Amino acid sequence: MNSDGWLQALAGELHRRGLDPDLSRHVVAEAATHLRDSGEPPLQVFGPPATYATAVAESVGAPQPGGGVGVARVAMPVRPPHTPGPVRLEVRGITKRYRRRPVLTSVDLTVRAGEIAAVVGANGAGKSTFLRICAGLLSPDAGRVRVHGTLGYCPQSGGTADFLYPEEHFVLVGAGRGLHRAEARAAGRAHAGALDWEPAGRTQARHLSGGTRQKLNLVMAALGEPDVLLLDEPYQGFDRGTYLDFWQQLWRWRADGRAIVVVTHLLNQLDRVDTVLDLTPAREMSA
Ligand SMILES: Nc1ncnc2c1ncn2[C@@H]1O[C@H](COP(=O)(O)OP(=O)(O)OP(=O)(O)O)[C@@H](O)[C@H]1O
Repeated sequence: MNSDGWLQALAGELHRRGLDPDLSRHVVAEAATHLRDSGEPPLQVFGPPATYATAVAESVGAPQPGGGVGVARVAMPVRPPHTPGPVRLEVRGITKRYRRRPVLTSVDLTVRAGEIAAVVGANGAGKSTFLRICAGLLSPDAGRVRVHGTLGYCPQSGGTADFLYPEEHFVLVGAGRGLHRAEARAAGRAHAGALDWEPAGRTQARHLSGGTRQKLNLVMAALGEPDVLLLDEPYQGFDRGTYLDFWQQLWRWRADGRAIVVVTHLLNQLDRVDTVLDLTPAREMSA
């Protein structure tokens, strides 16, 4: 079965399972992009259309043939299988204290190309501190971080320049990553489009909504296609559609071979990642 035939069959199977038409189109488009970019045969990547459609429908809680009401929950289409590559981020024995108060104690993490690591833990557990250390913005008291390749970092907040337009951000950050103006603008627009954002307007960063400012931060982190992406709760302020787009984008980056570290409070996403680093202090876990 060729890709077109497989995609057509998938669309039919999703329809039969009562999947929301917009979501169906999205799933088919995602599969088409993956097949086009990878050049792999659909049966090998996704399996038979009916099997893949069942997995997607179960994942999003859609009604199945023969009845049954869908479960309303945020869920994502099942990702195609992937093979992790070489180690991109190595973190060993990171310890950090603020004044005398320990925040991180001997933290290790290894992330390979084609993997997503989720960093979880209660408020104040040290997630942002850990990411800032990985990004080289903060020094640890002990331990070391090795990044093999280029790095993009999306902070939890801040990171944008109030009086610049989004496209000026792309040009500025792109220049630091070796992109010419036109290339940076085009790359920025492409990444923004994946988050359902059209950044061409003349709105300064200070007048963007909080969610749109976070999209801008995320796009800046992704400019120049870095090997390692460090994302500190980048989806704050995203609406549900953008949030789904964001996870789709993460899986696309993973399929492209990026090593991704994402801070998240949303435990329902943890079965969608490859590694979970829980920074909850040991005393709280045993309490
Ligand atoms: N520069 C600093 N000086 C002193 N204490 C700090 C500093 N930065 C962070 N802290 C403290 O260190 C702890 C860890 O902070 P961090 O922001 O890394 O946690 P977090 O897990 O990202 O929190 P949240 O989930 O609320 O974003 C917190 O108690 C915080 O108040």
